[in-house]
Amino acid sequence: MSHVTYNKMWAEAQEGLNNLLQTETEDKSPKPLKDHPIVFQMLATFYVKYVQIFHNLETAYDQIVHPQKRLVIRQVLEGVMGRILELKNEMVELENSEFHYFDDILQDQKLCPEHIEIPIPRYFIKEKLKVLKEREKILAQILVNAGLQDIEPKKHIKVMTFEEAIRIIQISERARQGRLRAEFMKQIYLEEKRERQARLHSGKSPNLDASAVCIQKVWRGYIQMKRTEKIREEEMIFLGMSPPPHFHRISASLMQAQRVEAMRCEVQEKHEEEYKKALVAIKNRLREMEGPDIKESLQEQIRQWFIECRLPPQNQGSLELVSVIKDEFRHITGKFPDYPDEEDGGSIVIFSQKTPEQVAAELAAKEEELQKKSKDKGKKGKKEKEKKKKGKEKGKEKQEKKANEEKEGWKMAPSNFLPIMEEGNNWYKDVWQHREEGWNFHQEYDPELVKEEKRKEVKEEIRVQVDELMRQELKNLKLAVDREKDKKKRSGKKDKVSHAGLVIPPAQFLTQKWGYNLLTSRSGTKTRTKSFAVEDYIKNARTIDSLYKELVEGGLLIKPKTVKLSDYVGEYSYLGTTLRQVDIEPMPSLADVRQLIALYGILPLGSQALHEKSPLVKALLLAGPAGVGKKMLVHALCTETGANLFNLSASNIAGKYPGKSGLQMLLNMVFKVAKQLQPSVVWIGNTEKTFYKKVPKAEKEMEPKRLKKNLPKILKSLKAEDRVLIVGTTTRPFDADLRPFCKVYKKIILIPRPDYASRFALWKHIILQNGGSLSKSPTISCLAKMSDGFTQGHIIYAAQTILSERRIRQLNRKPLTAVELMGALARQDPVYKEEEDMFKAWYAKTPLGKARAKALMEESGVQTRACAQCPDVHTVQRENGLQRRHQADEAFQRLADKITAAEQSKAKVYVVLANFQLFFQQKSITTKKIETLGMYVQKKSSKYSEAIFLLKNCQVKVQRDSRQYENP
Ligand SMILES: Nc1ncnc2c1ncn2[C@@H]1O[C@H](COP(=O)(O)OP(=O)(O)OP(=O)(O)O)[C@@H](O)[C@H]1O
Repeated sequence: MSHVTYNKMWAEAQEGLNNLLQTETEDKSPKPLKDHPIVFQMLATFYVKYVQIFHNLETAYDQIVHPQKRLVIRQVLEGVMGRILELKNEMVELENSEFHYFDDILQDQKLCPEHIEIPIPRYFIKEKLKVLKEREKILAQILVNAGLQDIEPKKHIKVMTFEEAIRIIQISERARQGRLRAEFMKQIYLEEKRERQARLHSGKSPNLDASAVCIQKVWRGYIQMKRTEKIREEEMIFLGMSPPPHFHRISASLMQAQRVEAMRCEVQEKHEEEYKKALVAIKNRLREMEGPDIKESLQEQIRQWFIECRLPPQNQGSLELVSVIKDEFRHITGKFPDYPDEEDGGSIVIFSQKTPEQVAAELAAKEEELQKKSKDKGKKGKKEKEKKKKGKEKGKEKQEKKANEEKEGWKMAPSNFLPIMEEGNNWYKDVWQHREEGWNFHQEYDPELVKEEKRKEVKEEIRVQVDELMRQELKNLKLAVDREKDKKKRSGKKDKVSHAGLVIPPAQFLTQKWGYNLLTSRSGTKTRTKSFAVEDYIKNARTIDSLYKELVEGGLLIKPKTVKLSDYVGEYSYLGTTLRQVDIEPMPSLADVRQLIALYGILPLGSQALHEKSPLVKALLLAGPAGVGKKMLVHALCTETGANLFNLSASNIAGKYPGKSGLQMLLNMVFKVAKQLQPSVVWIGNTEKTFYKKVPKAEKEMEPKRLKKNLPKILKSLKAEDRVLIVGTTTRPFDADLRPFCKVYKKIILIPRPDYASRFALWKHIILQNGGSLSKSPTISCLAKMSDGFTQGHIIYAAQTILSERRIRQLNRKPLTAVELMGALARQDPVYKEEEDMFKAWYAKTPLGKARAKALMEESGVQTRACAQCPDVHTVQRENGLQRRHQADEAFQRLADKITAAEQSKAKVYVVLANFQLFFQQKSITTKKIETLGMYVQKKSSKYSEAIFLLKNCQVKVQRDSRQYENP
């Protein structure tokens, strides 16, 4: 496409953005909105519109070759991306769900699901392609040196001796002659056979008519079959059931378009280079040509200011006051003025456009800050306590605020990205919207704009020099005219040097330079002296390169597979909104999962500005049955952002860096490299193991819970500027202790098994990818229907086992059938309903799941309350029953404890009671009965039979009671 097309695309995007910004600012009504569906509709409409603008801006940024236009687009693009993340966050908080469905909005605005796919900005990778390639090379080299990866096996060319070569030729020639002779012998044999048969039938002549009919029958049948096949194919194409033949060929215009796109990228690079050179050249030229004039006029103005101030009041009228000097600086006092300090901005203050109040307020604030700093040094301990108090209060306040908000209604949270977008939009309107560009056919940089920009810089530089000169001149003038001594300044200067803190203590310097954390002791408290720590550090001083190498060799830093997010096949669910409207929670589709990965992972990791200002996601959990593509998504995260991949799975760190200090060192290394070479993804596979409630015996040796205590600390240490994302994957989240698990993983993406539409797309994709052909393929819809319950991993395994090299060669003669593929699929275990229900039940217990359940219940008018003893949210009606159940559980526990403590001979009683306890745990029971029973067992425990009888008796009563609790 041409420059004009992309410029138009940009202009349209800007226009859309302008309208949207106007609506957003208008919609910032002070009145909170109470109707959730209306609020959600508004947010979702904004979201969809921003995503459309994002699409256009991304393409424009990728293809426009004008370097100065790209600067504006980049700013707006980042603003739009950030706003999308903010809106998503708002929707999550409003709906208490990670997944949102926009099918009704798509329908209203006549859009396709592709329009709300989140595009991955190509500049994430393009801008650091060289660095990434270099890093990839180093990684490969380290792996090869460590023997962890083979270099491509070279094809060995075996040198052959002359005799050997002759022998091979002889063998081939003799084989050829043998084959010829065999053919010849076969001919002779057939001839003889024919003659023998002719002799047998010598009396009868062949019936020519019958033979002709026979031949005609076969031939006509064959010809008709071919014709019918052709007609059927044509009909299918006509009906749109099969693609036309040219559909499988790569379109020439598409190839041309791709070539042009590549060419535009080259031109873009060239223009960028030229622009960078021009920035330096034009600045130098401006400095030479306009510098002296600027300097002179500045000096003139400042000098005039000196004179005005020095003038005796009675001579006020004799001088024309310099208009550029601010009024507050024109005190005609009869004295020379004090020159503004460098820190205050020098002469810029006297030319500044600020009001005097603003300048005074700024100065006062600065002074106050300095005073505060000196005071606060001694009160650090007190402050920390206060901080904690404040934190608690804040937490309370937040909760109250939330409750109030819920009562009052919803209000849009302040945005970090709206100002950025507005600034970019104004920049576009001021400079680019109506710019005449007839002269710039090649879309090179605009020198006039560069001059405007650089003139300001040159002026600023010269002003600093002029300040220096004028300060000296003023001093001389004061000495010469007023005979004033410069005492104050000298002492002031001394102070400033010490204040400036130029001498940084070495330990602090090292920490700043390397972020090395050894200044604090391993337990996290500052028990070591600083000098000791520094010595320690110097001993252990390591370059990032050596740490990188060690991590790669230890298998902790691994090479991510090249997988794009678009390779994660999955279709959009068209029923989301409809189902939610009838209070059925829809299963998210794979397209929704893809979208969340882009929003929570790829966009923030790819852009520093976005990561710093958008809602922060430090840890992400991907939970779902085996084979739904969790690992694939982790690799896609790295591929799309060029991130390093660290593997901290329990099985991978088992036995490495043993002990507490070893683990601390390992984490220090990993996160140091991750932060320095950001963006980085730290992957923890089977992350539920780190949070096991009880470690299984078989896994005890692996120490799966090693990271449990450290993870929250690590998360705390990750700041907004560190583009590091911890991604956990799990197939059994229900094995983990929920509270600490959800504390670490605040964002949870539950990945479901694929639905019909996704399976349909996946089968098609996989068959084609593995060399199968679709024209003669089995009915895909049949396969999609039959494979319900199986995950992507199962489907891929089935396709790969069936489509072997041999089978692919046979495809022309023997088309692929659904039965073959289903056979391979059926050999695997699908995801059973029970497992799926376990996932759903687990998710309902997570904070977001609970919040959603509560909100839904409240919406439907059922009053809910959080249970104090378990993580459930339940209705008020069930509260009494549940409380009694909890009491009973506790009583049982007490009873069981008492019996366990009893002598060994009472083991039988214990067994019975334990069994009984199990039964009670499943049912609701009365506490009183059990308490009495416990007492009885304790007193008369020698009579087991009596105890057992009593137990059974009690069982019947309890069964009756429990029914009562179940139906309150
Ligand atoms: N949506 C998808 N589109 C294409 N291929 C997919 C998709 N999802 C998964 N796959 C493929 O399925 C296979 C299994 O995926 P992966 O190993 O990532 O699953 P997993 O959920 O991590 O499994 P496990 O939990 O057993 O480790 C991989 O080959 C992956 O490329």
